Amino acid sequence: MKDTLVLYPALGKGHLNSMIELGKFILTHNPSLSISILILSPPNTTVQPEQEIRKLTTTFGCESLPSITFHHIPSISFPVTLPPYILPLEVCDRSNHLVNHILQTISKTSNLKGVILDFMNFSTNQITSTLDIPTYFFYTSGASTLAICLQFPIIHQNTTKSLKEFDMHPHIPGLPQIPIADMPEPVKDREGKSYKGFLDMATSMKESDGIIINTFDALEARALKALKEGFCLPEGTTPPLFCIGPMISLPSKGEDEKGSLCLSWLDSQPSQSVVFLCFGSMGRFSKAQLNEIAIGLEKSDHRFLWVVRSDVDIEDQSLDQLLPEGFLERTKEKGIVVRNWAPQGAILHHDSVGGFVTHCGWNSVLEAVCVGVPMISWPLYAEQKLNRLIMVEEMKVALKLNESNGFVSGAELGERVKELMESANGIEIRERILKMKISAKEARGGGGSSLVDFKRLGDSWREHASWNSLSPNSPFVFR
Ligand SMILES: O=c1ccn([C@@H]2O[C@H](COP(=O)(O)OP(=O)(O)O[C@H]3O[C@H](CO)[C@@H](O)[C@H](O)[C@H]3O)[C@@H](O)[C@H]2O)c(=O)[nH]1
Repeated sequence: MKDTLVLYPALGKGHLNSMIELGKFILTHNPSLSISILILSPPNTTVQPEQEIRKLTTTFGCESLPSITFHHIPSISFPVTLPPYILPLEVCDRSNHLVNHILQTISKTSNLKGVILDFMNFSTNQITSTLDIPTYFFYTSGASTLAICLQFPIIHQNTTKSLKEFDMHPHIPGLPQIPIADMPEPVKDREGKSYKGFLDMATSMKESDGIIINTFDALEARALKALKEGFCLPEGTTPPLFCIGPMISLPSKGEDEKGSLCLSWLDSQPSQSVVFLCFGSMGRFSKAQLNEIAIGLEKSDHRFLWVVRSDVDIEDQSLDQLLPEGFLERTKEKGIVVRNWAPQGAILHHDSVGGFVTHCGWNSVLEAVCVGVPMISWPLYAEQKLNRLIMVEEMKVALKLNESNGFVSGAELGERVKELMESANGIEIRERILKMKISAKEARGGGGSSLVDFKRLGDSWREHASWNSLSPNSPFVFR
């Protein structure tokens, strides 16, 4: 029977992409292994499993890797619309009985060496620990936010107040001072619906066999030193940590019509002249905000490629209806606007792109770092404000956009674009991120810090006997 690892990404591209890349990377270095990747479907959708698996196989170039198999988990129905930070947790929770069944089926034909859970899928830990399967977590964001997350149960224990009652977060070694306003909403309120879920997430990660982090030593040097040397958590409680990043998808070639349009437009622009604006898989804006972005871009007088995603209630309006009158016509020589989705990886790789306005999703940050494109940070939800803090204050590879109640004026955006593209400060940021680009390459190369951690990770799961042989009397074992 073949040794097998099961990888279980959370719902959403920001979680799926890096986990599949991790699977491919593991297989490249351990060709005798089998990798099974469990794929959640968005709720209330009808997905054809074979079609979905075929699409994933080609998108991620897995045709030549028969040892990677995808297991489709059927979509479940929800009567309600849940906030974006609760939805993935709920979908995972409700799919756990199916995952239990899949794990047992896999174990009938292979030696199950371990399971790697996305941190958002922490509730599956109940199953893997009942079954006594070695369980690792994949933290798809950075080490700095992980340090904050792992501290969460300690802070909870040390006070009866909610974080929202404080101005600043208790200091964490290796991290800058964190204003409570920058903390993710679910952890601020003890009475909040998802507060307990996030506590459980932090506790599960802390007690796991290890946490794999999509970062690399040079990128978050100070935070990682503090975390790895045990200064962030009480003595002896830091779990094994493996920084194996940057784990990002290789740029797709933009083979669809929209992608080709973006890339051929970029081909005709001067080197490093274009500002790219893209806000992850969920970043949406009101019509008023879209108007201000358009005003800001026009004011900046720089070239731009803008991926527009509007609030759900105005999705049916055309770009002409959504943007200021005459904007598309006036800017057609300078800019291009596409709706909803563009091949970000390929765009960032293009030599014409000189700046990136981003929502600070961690994959976007890593993708920009890997190509050395400086950023303007516009966090929208989840841990993105924390990422901004780290990018602006620690790494110093991004400018901060000033906002008022989450709203950014056109004047502010225009000014920041000019600052990034024209000022001495912009040049310094570019130089810093270009150095980081080199460090990213070195981290994954021979002797690099990420490769060293990756080998340690392999040693760690090889130390575990297979789950089947560990639990001969388990009621869950099928032989
Ligand atoms: O038009 C688009 C938009 C996005 N992407 C890709 O989609 C991924 C988006 O990932 P990310 O930048 O991390 O954003 P989110 O999708 O918002 O990611 C979620 O997951 C991340 C990792 O945990 C968190 O850092 C974020 O806060 C959380 O929202 C990236 O690979 C992008 O290249 C595209 O290719 N085209």
